[in-house]
Amino acid sequence: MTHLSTTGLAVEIGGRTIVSGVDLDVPRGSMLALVGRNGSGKSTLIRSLVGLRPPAAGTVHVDGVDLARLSSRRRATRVAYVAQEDGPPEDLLVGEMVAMGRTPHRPPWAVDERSERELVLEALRHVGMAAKVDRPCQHLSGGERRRVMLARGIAQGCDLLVLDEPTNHLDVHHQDQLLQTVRRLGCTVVAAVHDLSLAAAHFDAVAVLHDGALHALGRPRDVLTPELVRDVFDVGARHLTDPVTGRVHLVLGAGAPPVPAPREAVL
Ligand SMILES: Nc1ncnc2c1ncn2[C@@H]1O[C@H](COP(=O)(O)OP(=O)(O)OP(=O)(O)O)[C@@H](O)[C@H]1O
Repeated sequence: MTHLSTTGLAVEIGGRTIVSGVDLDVPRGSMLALVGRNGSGKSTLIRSLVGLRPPAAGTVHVDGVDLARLSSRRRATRVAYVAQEDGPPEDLLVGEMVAMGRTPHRPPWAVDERSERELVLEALRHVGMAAKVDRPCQHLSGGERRRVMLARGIAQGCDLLVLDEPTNHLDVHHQDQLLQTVRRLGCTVVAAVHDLSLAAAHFDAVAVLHDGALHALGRPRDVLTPELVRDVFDVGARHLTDPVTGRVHLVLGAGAPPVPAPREAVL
């Protein structure tokens, strides 16, 4: 399994600093959720974590190796990345799409082998899509496309998975299933997610990006406080204790407790 860390990571686009001063430490086999408002820099940070945007300052280390020193082929054997709006080209079959994840492992001009097809099928089984291996991608729904793209990332066979909004387009069942699947893989995971409840339920740690800076980092229950949610997301929130399980839940959109109505004057 892979250990990911960044030190003083900054990313610029067109001379504008988008992300700065990000120190992350993601232990082997743990799952980190990256949350923040639209435009806070999550995708930019993620692209830098996978080596697609070179840092303007700072470093990204994967198992102690500076990512910037690896060739793109070597990087692709260490980090699998599933982008936010990555969709399979319509004229490919599902299996062909997922097989593209195997490219870094194949010698040039290698012909497809039986074991490669088995790896593709296994990746598709993880996301419940093996039955559609020979279907054209254009016949898939939006949620099925997301699952096939995750299967491609799984087929890449890396111990580090970096996912940009993996639960987009998925219904609640498949959101839950997908994150459970990712957990079962046992990989080190960094994923941008918008749903704070999913972040709290499925991830070991949460990093909150705000205006391109790391605003908070820690266990979900320590980080996702009503105060932070109000400050960062400008949404009212409250903690409520589940009367059955005793677990504390964050309720969003719930402002401060209503002020009691003034009692009627008793004449
Ligand atoms: N290629 C680009 N060229 C110019 N500006 C960019 C580019 N990519 C991102 N930005 C800017 O960087 C900032 C951060 O964008 P980014 O996509 O990283 O945010 P995000 O947190 O992932 O947002 P969202 O939740 O909406 O996906 C935004 O102001 C965006 O306009």
